[in-house]
Amino acid sequence: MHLGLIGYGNIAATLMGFLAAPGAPAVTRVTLLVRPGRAEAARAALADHPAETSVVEEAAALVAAGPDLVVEAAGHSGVRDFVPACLEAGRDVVVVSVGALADDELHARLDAAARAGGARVILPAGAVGGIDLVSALSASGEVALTYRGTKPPAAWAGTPADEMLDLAGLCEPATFFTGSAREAAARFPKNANVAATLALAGPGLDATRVELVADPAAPGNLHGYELSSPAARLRVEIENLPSAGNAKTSVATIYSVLREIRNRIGPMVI
Ligand SMILES: NC(=O)C1=CN([C@@H]2O[C@H](COP(=O)(O)OP(=O)(O)OC[C@H]3O[C@@H](n4cnc5c(N)ncnc54)[C@H](O)[C@@H]3O)[C@@H](O)[C@H]2O)C=CC1
Ligand SMILES: O=C([O-])CC(=O)C(=O)O
Repeated sequence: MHLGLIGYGNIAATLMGFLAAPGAPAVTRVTLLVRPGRAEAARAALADHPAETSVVEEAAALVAAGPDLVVEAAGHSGVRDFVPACLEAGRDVVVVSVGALADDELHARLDAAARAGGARVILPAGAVGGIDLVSALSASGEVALTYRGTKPPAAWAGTPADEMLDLAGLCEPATFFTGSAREAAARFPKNANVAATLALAGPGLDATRVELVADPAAPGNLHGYELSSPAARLRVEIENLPSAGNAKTSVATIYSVLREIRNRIGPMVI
């Protein structure tokens, strides 16, 4: 497979490591799109990678390279800047920064671009699980979903939580946000993609209730949710290991992207 990759931060670099490991899905070529001025550093970092790699700085160059699948791992602005062009050119895109779809205008733009190009936007489960059942149950009638995201204080650094709490001095759990998944995704773009994923699979961005918590005793990034529907009730608690390169991002997210790649290559999809 020829993989296109947008952004070269924690997720992309770790993913490239996974793809270099024995038994990894057969990705033989990678075209990486980075922001202007960052290509040299990315080329140096990937010099010894077993796949054939090239680094570009424009969406047109990524599209022209002809990847079989593109993975966006560049945050909301990466979705806005580059994903529509890939879709219009007929490339399926795994959008990791799912919270970007909380912007209705961008959501509609991606939808139109995918239809125009005959391509698909693939929203991975990311750091959360059970999305298959949440999505299936959304057809069963009225669905209610409440999500709580709890992380150690350091994972909330650089977010609005910084202004609401003394993160460094926190001695007990503090709930600093209660609202809709749409508002959470807009205010916490690097921390509320899980909330957006659950909402898009389930009752929608405005109906999904979200609580965000900083907890100095949290053993990792915790994702908990409760769903009730006419067909089933569900209670899920996930304790995720934060990535070494970005405490806001759980390692499970990167395995989830690897799964999307594996499912595109192998004879069976699971
Ligand atoms: N769906 C999910 O469950 C999860 C989604 N995410 C999303 O994935 C994104 C990436 O996560 P990490 O790799 O951990 O973050 P990171 O901050 O380590 O890496 C992001 C990279 O993208 C680059 N970038 C930013 N804007 C760009 C643009 N317009 N064009 C090209 N590159 C750009 C940055 O320079 C950086 O290298 C997060 O911002 C978050 O939105 C993260 C965790 C879970
Ligand atoms: O939802 C997000 O943006 C990221 C997250 O919580 C995680 O990776 O655990």
